[in-house]
Amino acid sequence: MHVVVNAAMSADGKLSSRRREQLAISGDEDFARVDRLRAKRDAVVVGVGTVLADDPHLTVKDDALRARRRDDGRSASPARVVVDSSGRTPTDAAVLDDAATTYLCLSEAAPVDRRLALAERAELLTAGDERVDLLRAFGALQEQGLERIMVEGGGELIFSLFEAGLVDELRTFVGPTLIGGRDAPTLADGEGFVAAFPTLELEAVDRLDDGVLLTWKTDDR
Ligand SMILES: NC(=O)C1=CN([C@@H]2O[C@H](COP(=O)(O)OP(=O)(O)OC[C@H]3O[C@@H](n4cnc5c(N)ncnc54)[C@H](OP(=O)(O)O)[C@@H]3O)[C@@H](O)[C@H]2O)C=CC1
Ligand SMILES: Nc1nc(O)c(N)c(N[C@@H]2O[C@H](COP(=O)(O)O)[C@@H](O)[C@H]2O)n1
Repeated sequence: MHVVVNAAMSADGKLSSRRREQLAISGDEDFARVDRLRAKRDAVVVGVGTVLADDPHLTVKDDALRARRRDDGRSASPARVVVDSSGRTPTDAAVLDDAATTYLCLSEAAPVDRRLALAERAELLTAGDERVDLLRAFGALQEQGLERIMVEGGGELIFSLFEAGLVDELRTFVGPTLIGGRDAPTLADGEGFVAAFPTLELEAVDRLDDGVLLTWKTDDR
């Protein structure tokens, strides 16, 4: 399995404002790059915080990219995956439409009524007691044939994936804006590391739109 985390952050490292509303930090060139990256992957993963904040669709937008995937015998868009311990994903969420297969990674704590409501629209995987056990969940995704994984956020999930040692590559678009706010989500939130910080190797620096795309490889995979 290969896991690439992709996100857009402000010049001060924020994914959004303290209101946690979806913000366009990327410009056209970066959104097009993200679409190409989605088109190459087997699955796009987000945390339920992102679903609740953004109601994303997580599909490939460009018709030519979708057609190329179909020509290769694949679905037009990769599978969508939501990491969601208790099944908080709304049943009318855009990720649950029929544009692509959707997997919900739940924990044992997800109530039966939520499972029943969501099972009509998604494939349910269970890993972990209270919170989703990411190592087990990603193992289950691999068993489904999902090898090339793209994670799009948010900051809570990205931190946990680094903590679990699951990240191979990190791509961050740094946009020309400053958001600020101690409660605004950052690229990696969670508890934060206090020792044994994951280290990264810088692979590429590319100017894009009015910002910069940084491509990092992780050292410990
Ligand atoms: N600029 C960008 O590129 C992006 C920006 N965003 C922004 O980020 C914000 C949302 O990010 P955030 O609030 O951090 O939410 P996340 O999308 O990271 O989801 C976090 C939630 O996932 C669930 N979860 C289950 N298991 C785990 C686990 N093992 N580790 C971590 N999380 C787990 C938890 O909810 P539970 O306990 O219920 O399971 C947790 O609260 C929004 O403002 C959105 O707009 C999001 C993506 C990209
Ligand atoms: N690459 C990137 N740049 C930004 O500026 C963003 N705000 C995001 N957000 C991510 O994209 C998801 C929306 O996807 P759809 O357009 O609905 O398919 C959003 O939920 C974030 O994960 N990404």
